[in-house]
Amino acid sequence: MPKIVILHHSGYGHTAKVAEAVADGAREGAEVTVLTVEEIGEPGEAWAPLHEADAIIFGSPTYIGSVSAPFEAFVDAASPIWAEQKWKDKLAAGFTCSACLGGDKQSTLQRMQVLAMQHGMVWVGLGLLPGRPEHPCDDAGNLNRLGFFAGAAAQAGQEAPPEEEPMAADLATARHLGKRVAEWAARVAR
Ligand SMILES: Cc1cc2nc3c(=O)[nH]c(=O)nc-3n(C[C@H](O)[C@H](O)[C@H](O)COP(=O)(O)O)c2cc1C
Repeated sequence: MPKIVILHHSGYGHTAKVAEAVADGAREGAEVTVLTVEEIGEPGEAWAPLHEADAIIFGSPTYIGSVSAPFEAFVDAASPIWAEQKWKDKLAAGFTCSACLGGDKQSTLQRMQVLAMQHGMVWVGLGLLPGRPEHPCDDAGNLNRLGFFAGAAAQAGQEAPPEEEPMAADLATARHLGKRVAEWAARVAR
């Protein structure tokens, strides 16, 4: 079974909820480890699951139109790994959560894509047509209701408890991304 690490930051629990959904989807076809950037800190033993993974799925809230500062600190901390191209040819994917429907989530996903490209990784996009923004966001069948393509996007207000937002459509979209990365990891391993 391929190994997937979901590495994320979440300031208030909303992106963590999305990470759980990505993990649920990925577990359909992979051995999954969920880690936070705080848990791994600077490169060391805690980074072993990342080095051993077939795919790394990055997750961050969108803060002022990009990844959060703790996620960006991880990006900087990974520079020695970049120098060795240790993650070259691993699969990569990304997800984000922010308060607005758009809210510059695209910049966050692009930041993650640039990270993956600099590391020589192979990016797996969402692979979904856009859903229906006018349909209810608690409709789990309304995949990709926010219409992003580079990764899984979710919407959750800062004041909303993570148990309430993000809602079913976005969590289903996140599950789809996890499952898709697991499927591609299995294909690449063949
Ligand atoms: C410092 C800060 C900056 C934010 N910037 C944005 C933003 O640019 N766009 C947006 O839609 N939401 C923005 N938000 C809202 C968060 O993205 C949103 O509440 C998200 O669900 C938080 O995820 P988390 O609980 O995983 O930290 C911002 C929140 C904070 C605290």
